[in-house]
Parts: sequence; structure tokens; C-alpha cells
Amino acid sequence: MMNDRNQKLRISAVSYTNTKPFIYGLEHSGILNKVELSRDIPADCAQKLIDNQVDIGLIPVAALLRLSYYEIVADYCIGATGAVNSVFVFSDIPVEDIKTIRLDPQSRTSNNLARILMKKHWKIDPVVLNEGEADAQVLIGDRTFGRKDEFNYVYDLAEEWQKLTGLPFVFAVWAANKPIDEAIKAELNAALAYGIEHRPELLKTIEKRSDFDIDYYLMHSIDFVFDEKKHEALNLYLEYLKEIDHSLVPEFSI
Ligand SMILES: C=C(O[C@@H]1C=C(C(=O)O)C=C[C@H]1O)C(=O)O
Repeated sequence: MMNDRNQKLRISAVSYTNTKPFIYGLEHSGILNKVELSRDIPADCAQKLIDNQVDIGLIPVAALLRLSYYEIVADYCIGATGAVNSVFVFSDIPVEDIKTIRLDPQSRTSNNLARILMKKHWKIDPVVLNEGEADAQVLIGDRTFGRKDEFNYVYDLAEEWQKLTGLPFVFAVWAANKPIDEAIKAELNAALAYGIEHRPELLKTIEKRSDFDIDYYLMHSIDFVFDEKKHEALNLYLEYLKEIDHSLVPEFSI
């Protein structure tokens, strides 16, 4: 276990821009000496925690349902209050006309959020595809930056969730698959807090783009604090997900 003196704590964190403040915090604290850090796409963060290849992961919240034991070990998350601006359903036809939709293989939370919204918010029942041509596609992360203008219809899934529930949304949390020492948790939280506080310094090191405002994204669109409202949102999302879980496409089952 991780309390063994010789064994480093294994952490997997999302490899997208939205996680850079957390990485900055980890890198500017002493904790990295005690940690083996890997950066992975969200689906792999989840799988590594499920397979016990890591002890802690910044994992898509949908994957919490696949862990026989978990604890949320930090007061920070990848969340949003209203539009997140990096999780979309892109389509050239209005949502009520969508007959086929393609999911994003890198995602676990947003694919399932799209399914919840289709059922409860848009009240549509399209065929869900893993690949190939479709009327609409779910796309997350940096690959969405600057792409909004390419489509006639752009649905921001955190914004649509807020319309449905009145709540913020939580995409990913810091979760462990085994009990974690309180002192380590405190150290991790302090490192993450440092990163969030020092976003302005971090932003000076990130290359600007003309088609996407990274400063606004990291200062305002992503909401990193895992507070009570987000906890409520997480519980509601997991409840909805359990309702639709039986109908998941096997390849994308979380
Ligand atoms: C807001 C985002 O949240 C991400 C979305 C995830 C998912 O859909 O499984 C998982 C982790 C987050 O990094 C994003 O990446 O754009």
C-alpha cells in the first residue's frame, strides 16, 4: 500500500489544458518527490484507477460507479457553473432532428451526460455510434478549442445541464481506490490550491491562441472548487446515470 515507505504514490491526471493549474501546483510543491505522476486522457485515468495501476486519479465522475471502493480525496475538481466551453455536442442540424450521434472515445463523463440530456432534457432517442458518420458528435477537451464556428448547432453540455437541473456540473474529481493517509491528502490539497491560486503566473507560460481564449477558460469557464452544490450535482448525475446505465453501448460502458 501507499504507506510503504519505499513505494511512491501513483497518480494519473488528465492530460488536457484544464488540468494545467493542478499540474502547476503539484510541480511547485514538495509532493512530486513522493509521487509517480502520469498524464492520460480521461478514459485512461479512469481505467488505470479501476485496474489499480494508480492509487489516485483525476477521473471522470462516471467511472466512480465502476470502483468497488473509492474516496474523493481533494476539495478540487474539473467543474463548471454554466457553460464550460470545452464539452459539446456539435451538429449541423438542430438537436430535435438528430437521429444518430457519435460519442467521444476519450470521454466517460460527457458521453453519459449527453445520454442523460438526450433522454431527460432534449427528449430525443438517437442511435448512438462509436465511430463513423453521424448527425452529431460529442467532443471534449482541447480538441474542441476553436471549432465552434464549424457547426451550425453547438450545445455546451454544462450549460444544458444547468438548464435542466439549475446546478453546476462536475466532470472529474480526485478519487482514490484505497484509503489514503490524511497527511498525504492535506499535502495534495495544498498543492492543488497553490496551482489554482497561481493561475495568472501559469497563464504567462501558456501559448495564446487566436481562436480560443485560454485565459478566460482557466480563470472563469472551468470551476475548480468542489463545493456543496457540485457535490449535489455529482450525486444527481450518478443517480441519473444509474437509470440509463442498462442502455449503454458496451464499448462505452463506464
Ligand atoms: C471539461 C472537461 O472535462 C473533462 C471531461 C471528462 C469526460 O467527459 O470524461 C473527463 C475529464 C475532464 O477533463 C473537458 O475535458 O473539456
